[in-house]
Amino acid sequence: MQVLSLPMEEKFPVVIDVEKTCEEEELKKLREACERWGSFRIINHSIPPTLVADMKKVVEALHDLPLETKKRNTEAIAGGGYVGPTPLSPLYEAIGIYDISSSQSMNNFCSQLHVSPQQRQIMEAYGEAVHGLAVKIAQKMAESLGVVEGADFEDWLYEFRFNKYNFTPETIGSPGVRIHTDSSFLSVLKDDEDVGGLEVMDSSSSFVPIPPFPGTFLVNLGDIARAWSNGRFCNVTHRVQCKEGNKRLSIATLILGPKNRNVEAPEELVNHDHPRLYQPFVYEDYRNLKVSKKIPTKEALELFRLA
Ligand SMILES: O=C(O)CCC(=O)C(=O)O
Ligand SMILES: [Fe+2]
Repeated sequence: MQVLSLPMEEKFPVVIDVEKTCEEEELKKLREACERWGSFRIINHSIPPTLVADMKKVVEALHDLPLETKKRNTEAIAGGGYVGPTPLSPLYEAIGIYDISSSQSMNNFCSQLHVSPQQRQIMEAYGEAVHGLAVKIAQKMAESLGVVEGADFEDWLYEFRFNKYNFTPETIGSPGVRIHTDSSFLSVLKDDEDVGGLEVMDSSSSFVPIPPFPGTFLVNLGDIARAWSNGRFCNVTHRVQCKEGNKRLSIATLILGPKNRNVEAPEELVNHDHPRLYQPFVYEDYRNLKVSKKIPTKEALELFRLA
């Protein structure tokens, strides 16, 4: 397993050692990172570096396909398939697979983009490994709040987004992705190992850069983490800015929400001092609403606020 010497004392991003999350101290650190930032890096995550490198090559090759081919990547959910540049995010493109656990979804994607059997095998191996990691982290987050029973994220919907930023020396200072919160529960992000640009908002509404850190993943919490935790976890506001003139790639594996069930805070997190904050809702309805009302930020969740 990789051994990294890290500047652990630095305040941000918090670094969580996945292998230590069975220890009380690390679990407390995880909880604090989720409450304060909604974002943390993970080390000792057990995803083989060769698998990550192979996956990056697949993502690069898919993004190198002609635009006409990439546009065939369509999904029934808002923002699920190919997303091209927009006036607010002119350098950004994404390819996606919604509901990776469905073989129908994977079949469609592979035929739309002429994915080779070898590329498919790498995507499936990466998806399975990172999904296992994402579920483990979600369960540790639940445990950190004292929720053990019924916190099973194994069968929740999960999605791939392959992001590409067409940065050049001329675009330095331009936006990559506009300010938003993710609609998901959490995203395990393989951010670019060389090209920075991701920034997260701190409690004083200033943006803090997240420098690349090879060999690690970044975990970002989205709106569902806030709703599920009854307001305890922070859904991190973030953006990507062009800071240097090189193409940037990132691979997000997102745990979204329960399949065909409501997103709602477990009973352990609702009490006299913490009344239920959000009405139960279905993830897909929330995502469609966020897109149709054009509210990319955390304000979208307030539409479900009870009091
Ligand atoms: O590319 C990144 O580092 C962040 C991407 C992102 O914010 C997203 O996929 O929601
Ligand atoms: Fe995001």
